[in-house]
Amino acid sequence: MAHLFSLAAPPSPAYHEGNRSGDQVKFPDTGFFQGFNKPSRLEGDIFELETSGTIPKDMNGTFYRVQPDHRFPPLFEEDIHFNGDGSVSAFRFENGHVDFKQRYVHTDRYKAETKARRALLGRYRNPYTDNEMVKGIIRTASNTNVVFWRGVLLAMKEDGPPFAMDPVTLETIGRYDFDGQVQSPTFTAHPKFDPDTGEMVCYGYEAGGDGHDASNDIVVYTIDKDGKKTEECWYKAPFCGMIHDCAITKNYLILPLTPIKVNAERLKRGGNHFAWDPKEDQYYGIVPRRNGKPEDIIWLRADNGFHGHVAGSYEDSAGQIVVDLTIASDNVFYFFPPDSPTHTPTTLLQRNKLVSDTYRWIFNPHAPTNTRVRPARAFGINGEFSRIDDRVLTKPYTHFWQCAIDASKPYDFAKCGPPAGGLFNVLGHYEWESGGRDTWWAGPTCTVQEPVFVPRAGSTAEGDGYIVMLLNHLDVLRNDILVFEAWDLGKGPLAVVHLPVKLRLGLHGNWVEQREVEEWGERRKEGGSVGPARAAGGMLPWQRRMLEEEEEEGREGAGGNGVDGVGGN
Ligand SMILES: C=Cc1ccc(O)c(OC)c1
Ligand SMILES: [Fe+2]
Repeated sequence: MAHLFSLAAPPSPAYHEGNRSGDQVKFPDTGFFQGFNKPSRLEGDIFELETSGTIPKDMNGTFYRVQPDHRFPPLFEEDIHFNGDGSVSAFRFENGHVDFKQRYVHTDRYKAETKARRALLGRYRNPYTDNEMVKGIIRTASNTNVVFWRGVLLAMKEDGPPFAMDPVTLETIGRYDFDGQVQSPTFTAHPKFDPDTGEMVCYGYEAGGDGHDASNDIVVYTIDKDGKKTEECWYKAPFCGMIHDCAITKNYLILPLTPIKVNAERLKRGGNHFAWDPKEDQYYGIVPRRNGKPEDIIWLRADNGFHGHVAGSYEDSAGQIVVDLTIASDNVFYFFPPDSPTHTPTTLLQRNKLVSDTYRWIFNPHAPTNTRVRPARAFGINGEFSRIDDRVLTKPYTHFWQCAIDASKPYDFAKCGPPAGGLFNVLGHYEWESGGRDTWWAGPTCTVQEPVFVPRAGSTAEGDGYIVMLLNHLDVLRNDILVFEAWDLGKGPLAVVHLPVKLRLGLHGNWVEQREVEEWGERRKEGGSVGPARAAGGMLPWQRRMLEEEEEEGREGAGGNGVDGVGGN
């Protein structure tokens, strides 16, 4: 490899046989860490971003989104993007202007690794691969979604509890346990908000033990609009697989269980958290939203597939459950291959050839468990990251937007290399009722990130508003933020907000109106009607159990380990 510098001493390799070696701060030379995927690690503020076109003056709020962004070279050379530290971006729109702020979520992992100036946690969701110094630590990187809840931003990843941040400063408040009401080891990154009641419906899977032990336990919670937990029920899954997103209707919660499975023995051997099972069905767990009992869950099953994200969901006039989501034909997480020794690993290239259509399911909530089901309709598109006008969640709806793949369009491989994160080269707007499609192609050197809907001020019509979305310039390694008229993507963006830097491939984000932020700011201030949000104190139950077991065994080192450091290092 040619070097720009002639070094006095030859560089020491940062990895030896796949493991971190030496002290040189150098990221791996793999696809997950190079080119557009190079860690950015940026925290900062830019006041008054450059723009082209006209930003609608009635957009007054903040577009928050989160991205994984490894702070340190990972312990293992073949580490994956999903194991990166959560970094939250905020784009504050005001009167045609946009300001930018970005901060890491100060998780327990962030604090421990900052102290050590290096990675201490190992593989994705595998504590057996961690440095002894962080034994018993809450491992989550809070890198998957960021939602506004009662005056705080919750940064979430499904392997651990949420972390709360100040929505104005992006300072981390700390681990959030809803004032002691939520004690599960895991918590979804896709809570759902009932627009009629203001409730948050949420859950955790692999929730029975420490969150890394392949338990089949699922916990479902409802937190009401005043912050009080009103429902908690524990259910059993047919196997420990991923339940990444969910759907709600007025009366039900639907949990898509994807046949990518956890195995406790594999974890102990230092292997992957998940392995794809191409022979397993996809499942849908249905539970009542009110007064659920463990025995109430019914599981419907269908042919193998990989769930993407949910668009809308509701109960129709006949009381049937309608759920719309993307489903890929094969393993999207090619980095978690099947366990079978004869399996040849899927490459990124093969994964980019998967088709992911959007399906409509119509479920009978009274069907016997294990009933086989087939989708009622397929839209006939190929994409992911569907979003709707969240005001119509639980109601019949027609509009959704998603990142789409149009393989017939040219892609400049010479300038861009393989498309980081998938060839999402189109933003699409689709309508169930008319079958209508309106798309915008990002050009041969660009891909798009998740679109987020922004309601137009003063209008309550479904889908009347704007779409905000990050654009990836894969050739020049930079991002823009695009603003579209939600009902007219084809005419191109109304405005482009130019970032002078490259961000990372993010997962999810949400728009929060400035009015909301300000009203909650009043309630949450010292002496306000609600008061400041409080970080969780003490340990989670699994951490206490672990510490007690260690003490019983009289093991040394409890004083210096992660369990002891919990809550305030
Ligand atoms: C896209 C899904 C997804 C699922 C699990 C994850 O841990 C994740 O981390 C960023 C993302
Ligand atoms: Fe997601």
